[in-house]
Amino acid sequence: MPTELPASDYGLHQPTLDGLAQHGWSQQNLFLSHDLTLALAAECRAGAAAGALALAAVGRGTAQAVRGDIRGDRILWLEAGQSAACDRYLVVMEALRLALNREFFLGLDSYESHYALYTPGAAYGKHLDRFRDDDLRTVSVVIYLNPDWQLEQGGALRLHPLDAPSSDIAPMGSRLVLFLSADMPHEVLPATHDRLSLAGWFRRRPH
Ligand SMILES: O=C(O)CCC(=O)C(=O)O
Ligand SMILES: [Fe+2]
Repeated sequence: MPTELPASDYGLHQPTLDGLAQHGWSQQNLFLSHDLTLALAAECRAGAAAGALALAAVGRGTAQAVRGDIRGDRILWLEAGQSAACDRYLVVMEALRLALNREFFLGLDSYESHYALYTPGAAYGKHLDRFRDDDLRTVSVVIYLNPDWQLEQGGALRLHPLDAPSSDIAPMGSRLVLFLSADMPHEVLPATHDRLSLAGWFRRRPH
C-alpha cells in the first residue's frame, strides 16, 4: 500500500475533530477530493454490476442473518491492493486514524470498511455499530459517494444522540460523518435513487 498522502485527495478540518469530542458526532463536506469520490463511486457501481456486492447481514456469529426488513444494503468489503482508488482511500483513512489517536488517545489500531449500495427503498433500521460480544469498534465513519445528490431524494443518515434531538445528514458526495460507535444509535432512511457510500470502523487495541 502506498504511504505517501497526496494532499489533494482529502482535507480534515480541526472543527470536525472538535465536534466529535463535544457532541459524539460530526460531519464535514468535501472530505475527499471530487476526483477520488468519482473513482470510488465508479468502483462501487462496477462491483454492483459484476454482482460482487452481497446483501448485508445483521448480527454476528451464529446469530448472523440477512434480514431485508432491517437492513437492505448490498456491500463489498475493501482489501488493500484491490484498486488504485481503494489504496488512495486507505491512505486517507490511515491519516485520519493517526489524527484521531493524536487528538483523543483512543489507541485505534485498525480500520475495516465496505462499500454499500442502497437501491431505492432500501434502508437500515435504528442500530448501534457495536455488538454485545465485540466492543472494539470505537469510531464509525461514513463517506458518501453521490456527487449530485438532492435533498428531496431522501436517504438521510439519522443520528439519535442519547442526550440531544436527532439529526438528519443527507448523503452528499464527498461528505464525511464520524461518530462514536458505542453511544450513537442511528438509521438510514430510504431514498428514491441509488445511494452509495463507504462505511467503516476504527477499532481499538484489545486490552
Ligand atoms: O450509510 C450510512 O449513512 C450509515 C450506514 C450504517 O449505519 C452502517 O453500515 O452501519
Ligand atoms: Fe451503522
